[in-house]
Amino acid sequence: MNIHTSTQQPIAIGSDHAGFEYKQAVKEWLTGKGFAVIDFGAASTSSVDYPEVAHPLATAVEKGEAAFGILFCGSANGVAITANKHQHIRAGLAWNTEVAQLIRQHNNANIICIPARFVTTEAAMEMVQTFMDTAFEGGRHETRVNKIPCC
Ligand SMILES: O=C(CO)[C@H](O)[C@H](O)[C@H](O)COP(=O)(O)O
Repeated sequence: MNIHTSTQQPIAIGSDHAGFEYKQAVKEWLTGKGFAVIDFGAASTSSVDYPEVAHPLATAVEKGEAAFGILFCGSANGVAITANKHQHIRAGLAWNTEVAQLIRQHNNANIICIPARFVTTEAAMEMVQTFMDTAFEGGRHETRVNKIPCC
């Protein structure tokens, strides 16, 4: 099943200052398509520490308050490292549509992390669309994903 099958379930989105413009553009694009979007900030391009956004967003996804999450920072590493501290989060870093597809097919990612300083906004939208349209393959990948949790 695809990660998002209903326009009724909100999508969580967030960024630090480096990803702010991208977050705004993707939020507007998703809203224009009729999706409900929960914005976890940043509120501007003023400097903000990425864990302050990534932790609340990851909690919302864990609790089922959002269908999935979209996070931006400069390289996407800060938000991905932070979100992946959460037990039920699989945050995948994507820099093109093929990788965006693979983090769903192979890793059942529930958050996509996009490096705003290294891709265009158009590419970011294409990655999000691909992420939303792609189902987890299960099978051998499910066996591996089930071995991820620790401690
Ligand atoms: O956290 C990051 C990398 O792991 C992000 O790329 C941040 O956006 C980046 O570190 C922000 O850098 P800045 O010099 O404070 O703008």
